Amino acid sequence: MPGESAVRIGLLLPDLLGTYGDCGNAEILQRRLQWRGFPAAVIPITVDDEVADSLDLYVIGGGEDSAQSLAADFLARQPGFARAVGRGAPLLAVCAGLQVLGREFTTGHGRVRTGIGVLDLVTAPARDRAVGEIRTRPVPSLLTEALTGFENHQGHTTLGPAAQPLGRVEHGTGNGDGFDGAVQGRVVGTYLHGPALARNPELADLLLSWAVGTPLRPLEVPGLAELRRQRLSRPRRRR
Ligand SMILES: NC(=O)CC[C@H](N)C(=O)O
Repeated sequence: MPGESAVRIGLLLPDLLGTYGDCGNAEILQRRLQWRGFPAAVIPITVDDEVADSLDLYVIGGGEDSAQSLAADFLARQPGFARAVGRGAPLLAVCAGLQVLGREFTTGHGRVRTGIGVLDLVTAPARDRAVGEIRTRPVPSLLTEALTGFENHQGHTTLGPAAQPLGRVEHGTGNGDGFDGAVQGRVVGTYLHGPALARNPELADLLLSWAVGTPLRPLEVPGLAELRRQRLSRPRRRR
């Protein structure tokens, strides 16, 4: 049953990382809780703020290389963020967010940066930019339904043994090796913009069930089945 106090969703760095609607992931999480009767609040955490370790889940989005480097600097000096991830708070990271949370990333200008290291992965620029619709089949036992999104990135990502991919790519590029994203504990990374949680409600509810500690009742959202049917049936790509 919904508790008294609001579920608090930390929206990390909306001022730096939030391309292609990624900030909408926080709103989707909030709405899916509220529609089920849970009070829920989105807490934006800008570059001028400190990351509180006490929030129930966190999301971070994608962005350009310069914003990504600033985000890496910011998160590296946030003990609250490290504590939150260390205690197993759910965290969704999209594209640049995924890259920053890895062990290392190389910018498009060839600058090698140390990442936050909560995902066992490294990222380096590929020759061609991946732009367009992406569709994947979930790999871990956590999800069953196909995942859909929009990708726009130069980086290709290689996972280490501690991380498993989120999906196997059916259309698009993802990590660049036939898979997309990474799952390590309750940290989920993906190249899917969209926002990803609007297009993939099963992933939204997985994160929410981790946050509230109980499975959530199914939800009918008008138009969502049609949105998924359209997005999954005809992914279009620019080459
Ligand atoms: N859309 C993004 O977040 C881009 C991430 C990164 N700057 C890259 O191009 O790989």
